[in-house]
Amino acid sequence: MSYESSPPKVVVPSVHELIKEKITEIPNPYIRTSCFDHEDHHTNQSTADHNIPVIDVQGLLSGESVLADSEFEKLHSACQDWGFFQVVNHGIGSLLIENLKSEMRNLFELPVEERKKICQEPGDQMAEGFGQLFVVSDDQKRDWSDTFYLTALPTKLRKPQLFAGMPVLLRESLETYSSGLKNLTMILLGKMAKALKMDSDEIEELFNDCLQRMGLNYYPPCPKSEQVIGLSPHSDAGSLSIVLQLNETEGLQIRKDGKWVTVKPIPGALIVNIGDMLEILSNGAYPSIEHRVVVNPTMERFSIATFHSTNPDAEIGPAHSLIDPPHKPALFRRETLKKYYQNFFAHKLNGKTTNLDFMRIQNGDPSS
Ligand SMILES: O=C(O)CCC(=O)C(=O)O
Ligand SMILES: [Fe+2]
Repeated sequence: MSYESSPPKVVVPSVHELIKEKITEIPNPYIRTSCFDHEDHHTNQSTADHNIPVIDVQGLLSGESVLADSEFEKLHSACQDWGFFQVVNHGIGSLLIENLKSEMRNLFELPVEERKKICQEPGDQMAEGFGQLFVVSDDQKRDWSDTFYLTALPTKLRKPQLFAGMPVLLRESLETYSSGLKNLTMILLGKMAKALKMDSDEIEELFNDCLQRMGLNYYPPCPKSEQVIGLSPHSDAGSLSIVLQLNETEGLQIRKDGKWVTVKPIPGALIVNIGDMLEILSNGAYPSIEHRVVVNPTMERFSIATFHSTNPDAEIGPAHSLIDPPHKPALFRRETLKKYYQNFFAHKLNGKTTNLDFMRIQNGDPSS
């Protein structure tokens, strides 16, 4: 892919550096009002919801048909009704997760000079390195978080200077983690295709060389946490996102039936959420889920979000095997992955609209 025609991006300072100055007032660019208005997360926050589905991946793959069938049914209804679930027995070892946890801290503690070498550069559409994504203007409100973004797969799209600049042990762990998550993603997508009665070859062909990006997120504590937001409400652009919460600090919330529901971390579990690309691919059957991150007044939070999109040169749109007009018309048009992402990165995060409105066919007119 090439991204030359991307709009310039604004590179914002690190929140981590900001709080080292022991601030008592929150700088204006971080203070939110509109985000929390009548849905203030302190007045409308649900307690952790224990009904969030949990899928046992070993069970899903088990030769024992009763267990496999029940996990398969659970997966299908989680995708239809929640767009969100946690997975256990997923094949990512606990030692690897422990290593990632300590190495993430080292990454965000890198000395300023080391950090500078692997910062985002203005104009880089994929905004890789340290920084915030989706800051498209100087006067835009900013999220209370620092992120390190990288493309992990396909390997030919990696930025060598980022891999060279990160702590060595982190690089090694991310390598193992990246291939483990690609496997898990292919397993889950394969089962979803089966549940949707999609041609499984179509999924295999679209994702066999998939684009995998990672966001390593650090949410510093904020003394006035009710004034800021860690990550603005959004749905993810890719197909499946897999989130690893590296400590016990709550923060991730999903919007379910109009309410924000806090996701309680299950130790060792991974969070899977459906992104806009899967809503498009499934022609609306598996809707993407809106989510956001709130910040804790005293405790920091770390997470790694891994996003899986189709192969970089693919065209996205509803699966051919799901479309059969006039009874089953396409709800979304087709577009190259490159143009889809150009649209995504050119907008600030704003709930669940950016990608789906760009792709939706209005009034049955495929050309609109
Ligand atoms: O930090 C999290 O739990 C979620 C991060 C997320 O939603 C994202 O990076 O898109
Ligand atoms: Fe997200």
